[in-house]
Amino acid sequence: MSLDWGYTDDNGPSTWAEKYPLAAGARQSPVDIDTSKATSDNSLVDREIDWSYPSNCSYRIVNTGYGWRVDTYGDDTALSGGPLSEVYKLEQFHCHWGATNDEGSEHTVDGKSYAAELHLVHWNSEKYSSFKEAASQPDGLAVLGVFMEIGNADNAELEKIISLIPKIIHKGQDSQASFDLDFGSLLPESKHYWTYLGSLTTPPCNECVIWTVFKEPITISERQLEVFRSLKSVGEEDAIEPEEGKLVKNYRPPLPLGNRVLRECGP
Ligand SMILES: NS(=O)(=O)c1c(F)c(F)c(-n2cc(CC3CCCCC3)nn2)c(F)c1F
Ligand SMILES: [Zn+2]
Repeated sequence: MSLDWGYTDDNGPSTWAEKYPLAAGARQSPVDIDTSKATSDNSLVDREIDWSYPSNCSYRIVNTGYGWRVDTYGDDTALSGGPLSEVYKLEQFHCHWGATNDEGSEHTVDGKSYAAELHLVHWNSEKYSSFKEAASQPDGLAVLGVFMEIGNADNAELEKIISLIPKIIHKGQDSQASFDLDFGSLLPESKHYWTYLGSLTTPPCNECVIWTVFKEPITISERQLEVFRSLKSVGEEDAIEPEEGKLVKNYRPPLPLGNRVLRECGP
């Protein structure tokens, strides 16, 4: 069964608009962050971005066919401040990566790619009654983007996720994810970031995301990134060769910022 969208030459980002017209919109993500275009905004400094995640809020990890995704109980989570006017709750987090370490992030900075990018996806539970409803609204979702660069040591918190990947190698497989996760270790020490209005970076590409991309990367080891690339985009029942169907890349290249404002908080 062929996927109706993906990251290969015949179903990749350049084809998405055929089946998902929003992908051709003017408020798409990711973008290249041209640091010379970023404007400082005191209102961002006055209302520091703030988050709270109980370490036990994760409950499941699933192979979506496009990567791994950890689903979370949002009730006791909160993201507020910075560019956000309401409190947003954590719905899920996932990652994007490439076939080699010189690509993989979705956002780029002055044309530079990182090896991977972590996304923490939140929805506006003050204004909307569900994630799905929020995903149809211009201020419905808030995604934190965290760049990941190759480091010598394993990332201990990521290792809790990576240790479950062998259980979800094939599309549709899932596993209980009842680990205690210190989200503070998955976010950079510095709260400096860029922010702009954008979209989901995968179909249906809804233009519903207030993006916050941290300036400081976290680190992941080469071995850990290789485990990500061992995931498969096809189900166990799909008869393919062992090396076929590996999810070696799942990032969308940048789209034009156009006339959108890019703001920054912190140097
Ligand atoms: N890369 S990203 O921009 O951070 C990112 C996200 F923020 C997402 F929310 C999703 N997402 C997609 C759906 C299906 C929904 C089904 C109902 C309509 C909205 C989409 N669930 N979560 C997603 F896949 C993704 F890649
Ligand atoms: Zn993402």
